[in-house]
Amino acid sequence: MSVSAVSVRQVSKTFASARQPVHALRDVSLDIEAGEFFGLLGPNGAGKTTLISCMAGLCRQDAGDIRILGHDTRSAYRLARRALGVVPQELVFDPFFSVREILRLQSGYFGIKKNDAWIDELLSELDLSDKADHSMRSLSGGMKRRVLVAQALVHRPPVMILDEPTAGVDVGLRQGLWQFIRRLNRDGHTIILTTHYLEEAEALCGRLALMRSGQICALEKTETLIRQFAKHRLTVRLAEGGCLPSMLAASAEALPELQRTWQWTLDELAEIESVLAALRESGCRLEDMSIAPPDLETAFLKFMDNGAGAAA
Ligand SMILES: Nc1ncnc2c1ncn2[C@@H]1O[C@H](COP(=O)(O)OP(=O)(O)OP(=O)(O)O)[C@@H](O)[C@H]1O
Repeated sequence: MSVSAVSVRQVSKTFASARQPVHALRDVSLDIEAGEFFGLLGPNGAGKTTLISCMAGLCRQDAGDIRILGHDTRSAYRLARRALGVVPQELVFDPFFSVREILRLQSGYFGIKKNDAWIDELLSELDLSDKADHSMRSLSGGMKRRVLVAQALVHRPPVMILDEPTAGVDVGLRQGLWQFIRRLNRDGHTIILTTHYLEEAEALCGRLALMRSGQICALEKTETLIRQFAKHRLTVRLAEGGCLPSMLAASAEALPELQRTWQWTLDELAEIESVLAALRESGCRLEDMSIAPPDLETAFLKFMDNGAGAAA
């Protein structure tokens, strides 16, 4: 039987706090297979970073076990840590080192001495070659984030964890970063991603875990989750002076931020015809119309709203 890239078994973590204890993880179990592009999603405070920190050995769980490629994160910490590259959410650096010095130091941390060829390749892939000798404090936030990615990869780990890697990165760089991460995944790396950009998760992740209140409340293939909780939506904007016929009012939702605009959630695509026919018969003229396919953002909001699989 093949070994999971990450295996989490009945992991719990509670933080002490002045008011009452915070149950950040409650009996979480999860297997991520080698080669997966896996997404960990959930609202603020759901427990994603705590779970990732426990995987990386940065935070000690109170109960349960975590294995990275079969290595226990407590009894075989070094082997488990070596198998992992972690891109943390927060930008923490020594501002006085140059980019290259930071990457050499990180290589040294893993006992790797002559690593410059790989460091140069990483710098080039992450479009940082011309910044190699610049001090960290002179870099923009987006550049610093790319250095974090390089830092996570200096020891060529087979499993990579990215905790909101694109926060504060501009669109062009974000695309470049994803191209690179996708290639790593195609080359066999396991990628675990947390992000609040759901369109990124939809485009990249084959499977998703949705977390809430310290528990996993859904664990599905991305397409299954979308199919289960989201539908096609028809949006129409009526021409000036237009008013929605009463026969359509019950099925339509007004979009308050847009004038004269209504939306229908469709069980069947064929329902479009009846909506348009009703509008035509009432003499309504359309100014605009669009059909949006089911997407992860809608599915996620529906799932969280529904209390489906309520974790609490
Ligand atoms: N060191 C800590 N001390 C006390 N409470 C903590 C600590 N770290 C996290 N928590 C609490 O644990 C819960 C889970 O936090 P965590 O950072 O794991 O959530 P998250 O899903 O990563 O959120 P976000 O999307 O905002 O990053 C939150 O209630 C948080 O306040």
